[in-house]
Amino acid sequence: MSMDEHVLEKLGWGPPFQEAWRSRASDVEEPARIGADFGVEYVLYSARGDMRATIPGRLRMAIRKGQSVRPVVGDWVSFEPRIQEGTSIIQAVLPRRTQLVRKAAGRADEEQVVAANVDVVFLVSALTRDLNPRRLERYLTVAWDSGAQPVLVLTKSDLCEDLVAARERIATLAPDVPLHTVSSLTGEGLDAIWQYIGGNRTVALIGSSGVGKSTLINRLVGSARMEVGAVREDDKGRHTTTHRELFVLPQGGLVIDTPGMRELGLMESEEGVRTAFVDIEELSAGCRFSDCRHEKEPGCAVREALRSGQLAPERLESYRKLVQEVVRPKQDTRKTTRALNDFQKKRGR
Ligand SMILES: Nc1nc2c(ncn2[C@@H]2O[C@H](COP(=O)(O)OP(=O)(O)OP(=O)(O)O)[C@@H](O)[C@H]2O)c(=O)[nH]1
Ligand SMILES: [Zn+2]
Repeated sequence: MSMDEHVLEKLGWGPPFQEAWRSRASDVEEPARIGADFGVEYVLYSARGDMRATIPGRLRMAIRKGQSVRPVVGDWVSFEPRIQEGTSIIQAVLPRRTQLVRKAAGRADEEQVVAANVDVVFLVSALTRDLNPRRLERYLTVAWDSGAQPVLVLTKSDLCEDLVAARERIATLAPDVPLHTVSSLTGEGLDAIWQYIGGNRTVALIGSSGVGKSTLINRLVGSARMEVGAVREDDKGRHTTTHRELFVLPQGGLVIDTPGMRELGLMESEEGVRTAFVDIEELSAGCRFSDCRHEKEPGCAVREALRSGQLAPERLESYRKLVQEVVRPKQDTRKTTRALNDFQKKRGR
């Protein structure tokens, strides 16, 4: 293995990206990972070190036409180094393995990718009175949609009086998802978190403001984070400030912390809801009607489970809320489109 490949591997480089990059068969392009995204300018991590880069007009056009995705933090790209100019050119975004998506504020129809090629997502919630199972269920659907492995991380365990009860309450939401309680204050439970970090994997944290994401990242990333805003000399001898959103840990592994992640709202798809509520989906299979809404239909297996105590009423309640938000509006849009088409057809006649 060459020196360059070793550097790239530490950034999460692997066979799927390697193949995509090789198929470009370019003599001048090199692979790099997006370390920070400033909209017009990017910071790339490459075998040459950190590079500043922009998107050329051709790629910009392709993005506008939907022929290419816009590069985001975590993406692997093929770039053309421009050492003299000081700003390199991103020529292509390599196919993503995973992506974390959120709904743009106020625009129900617009999706925004906040990070790419994430292997593990920590769904962070604090063990305080704010602990909100409904919100966690929403984050779970975001995670399931992303393709990354979700891990529930409950922070501030030092503030929780009944850890066992809290754990149990959350564990029922997603029995198959690993669950960890930690305290960044006392360090309790942090050992278990380390198993997800390292091995050139990329970890991202999502969770509401104030749950302790930054504090946890600081505990994990430690010295690597100190580089944020660090002054360093570039290859022209100038002092530049580097900004990072993707952190390469000294002991191996990568952590993504982007501003977008903080606002990562609710981007659920029907698919995500179904995966997050697999228990209800499974029960539904026993309903008499395949399109049962589990309301007043006879032979409803879901309401039967409710009666027998097998299913918690809150669980069904939040399922209904999410289905209303995610599935129903889509049907409404279809209806509206159909009505509009009919209207136009009539006018055309
Ligand atoms: N007691 C206790 N307090 C904590 C713990 N972790 C974080 N805090 C405190 O919780 C507050 C919020 O922590 P942050 O790390 O800034 O939360 P955040 O999730 O990054 O918030 P945003 O940056 O707004 O997204 C701070 O005052 C921390 O000191 C913990 O494990 N125990
Ligand atoms: Zn039913």
